[in-house]
Amino acid sequence: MIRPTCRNVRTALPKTCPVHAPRRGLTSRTIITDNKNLVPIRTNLRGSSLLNTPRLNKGAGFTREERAVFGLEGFLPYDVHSLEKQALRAYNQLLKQPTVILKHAFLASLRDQNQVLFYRLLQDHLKELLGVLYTPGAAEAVENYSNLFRRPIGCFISYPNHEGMRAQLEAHLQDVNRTADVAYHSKDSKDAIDLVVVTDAEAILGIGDQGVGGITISTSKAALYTLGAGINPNRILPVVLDVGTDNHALFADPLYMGWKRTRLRGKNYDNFVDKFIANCRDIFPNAIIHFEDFGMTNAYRFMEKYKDKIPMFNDDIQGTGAVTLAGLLAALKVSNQKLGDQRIVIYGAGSAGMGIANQIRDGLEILDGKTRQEANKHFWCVDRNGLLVESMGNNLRHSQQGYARPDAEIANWELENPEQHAAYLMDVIKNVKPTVLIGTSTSRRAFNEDIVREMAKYVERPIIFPMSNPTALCEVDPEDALAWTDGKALVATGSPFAPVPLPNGGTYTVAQTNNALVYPALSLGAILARSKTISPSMLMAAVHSLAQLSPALKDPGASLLPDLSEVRNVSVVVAAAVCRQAVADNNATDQTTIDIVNGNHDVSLEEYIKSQMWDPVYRPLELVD
Ligand SMILES: NC(=O)c1ccc[n+]([C@@H]2O[C@H](COP(=O)([O-])OP(=O)(O)OC[C@H]3O[C@@H](n4cnc5c(N)ncnc54)[C@H](O)[C@@H]3O)[C@@H](O)[C@H]2O)c1
Ligand SMILES: O=C(O)C[C@H](O)C(=O)O
Ligand SMILES: [Mg+2]
Repeated sequence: MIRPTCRNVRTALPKTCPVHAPRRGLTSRTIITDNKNLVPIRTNLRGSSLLNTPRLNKGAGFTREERAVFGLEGFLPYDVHSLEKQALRAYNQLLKQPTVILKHAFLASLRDQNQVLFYRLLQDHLKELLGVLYTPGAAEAVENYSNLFRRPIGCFISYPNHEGMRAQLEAHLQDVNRTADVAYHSKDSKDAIDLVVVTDAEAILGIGDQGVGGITISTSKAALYTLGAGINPNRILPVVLDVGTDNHALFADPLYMGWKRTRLRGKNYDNFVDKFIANCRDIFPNAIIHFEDFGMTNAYRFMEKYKDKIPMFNDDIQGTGAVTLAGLLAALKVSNQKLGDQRIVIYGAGSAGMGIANQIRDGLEILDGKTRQEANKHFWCVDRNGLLVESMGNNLRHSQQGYARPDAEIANWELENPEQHAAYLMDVIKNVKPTVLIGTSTSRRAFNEDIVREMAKYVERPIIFPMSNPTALCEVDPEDALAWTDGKALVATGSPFAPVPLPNGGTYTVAQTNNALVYPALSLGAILARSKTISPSMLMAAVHSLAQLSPALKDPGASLLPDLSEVRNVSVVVAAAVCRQAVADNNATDQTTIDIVNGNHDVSLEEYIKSQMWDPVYRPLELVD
């Protein structure tokens, strides 16, 4: 509905009503409610240039009038087809692709031809196609990047070209501005990018260093932003920082397309990443920077360096922590337990594992009033060399240090292999009797029958979250975990799994505890608030709002978290919670959002959020000179 009485509400096309100038230091968004898809996109492209511009191309969907205005008649077969018909044709073509990797390649090429059709197809078949576009399909696509390459998507910042970095980023800005979309852009050409998704590809999913192929993780996450939170795909910049690779298979591949040098480390690496951040802040001053799949040490270092200064977050650390705590809170509701009573084992003390520990620890402090020291005592973190203990000293990474257990604790344990002088997973399970077991180890089937049965001996409803991606690296198949616990385990996984028939009848729907349930809304909320940082309280607001959407709260047999295919609806609620928190903390700088949150508008926050979400529909085009 259009609300002409509001100060910032725009009711007509931009020519007749320009965007209001923001107050000093504040941004101010335009609100276009249900007519937003009728606002034309202006372009000077015609003929084949228009057909070859994926963000404008409609293919057979160009109307007769558009074909006349844009000189398209001779370039297209006669009949005009609706978007629905085009999506049906595309779906039929996709079904003919025999493997996941070929389906992924088909989607990539569709994205390269017709952006609206790509998103429409995915939206129509989200449940079925998420596993192709995202995990697990993205893993294969990353690994095969150089062999399957057709056309580049995204931004490639390669170390040997570092002197030209600024010009390369500016070229992307110009590219976006060339087809400025007045429904979403303010007049400031620097306001064209909302979000930068960047990886250096050192730790892609659980498959390690993937060099330049890591661009596909940035582009897949970017697509999920659009599908999951309606962030305009043309306002997202997916980036790979190509700093070389230590992956020997890539070196040996003559078709490898990245920089064939061992990975850059030390000062030069740090300067390169810092220079990238500085350039992004300057060229895209409003953009949130999403860090993805950096190696653990770099991931933590850069998060610590920037998180209190700029709007950035690390998805593997913070996004994963948030979705896991939401899933855990839902599981505890089902089992009627308190967070403060849990004994939590984290298996795989890397980026994700320690990010999860940090978020749960914040939960223990905030929800249970524990001190940091008390909260830390709830965790037992096991990595390759066994349980983290204090005597590991300098061998512990900075992020692991607070969680190391005193050596005296295990002095009296009867170890399975005493000659190894360390406690491994089975030792920890036997002695700690954990209530929660989380897997972020990339160690396939590490939660074997002995481990799961041992855990279930001491706990009525063991909470088991094997989070490693892709599917093949999952620590335990939900079917097995449920069979070994007589259907009592509360299980959630990082990659999608089919529902599991239970021994006593019925089925168990396995929640996907994937950060994709959180990061799209987290960024959407932060973008709309134009928040100065992404604060711990904004993350906690996301956790609470997601946990409250758990289907298991109404039906204890249902999934612990909403289905990922529901992410768009979930995102409205979670983004609203994030916006409210940003405003409450004085962290928001967007006047429109501040006004709406403070009730000084007659548009509700949720309605406003929906109005800002990009839809995969054909918008009118307007020819300009
Ligand atoms: N579900 C999600 O949303 C989500 C989010 C982020 C990461 N992940 C998954 O978590 C896994 C880890 O990712 P990461 O970014 O933390 O990687 P990482 O490399 O930072 O951490 C992995 C950790 O596991 C340890 N490890 C490896 N083998 C082990 C073994 N046999 N026993 C114990 N520890 C072992 C490593 O030493 C390392 O500390 C990946 O599979 C990734 O896909 C899932
Ligand atoms: O990419 C995903 O599926 C989730 C996560 O960021 C991961 O690295 O596994
Ligand atoms: Mg990741």
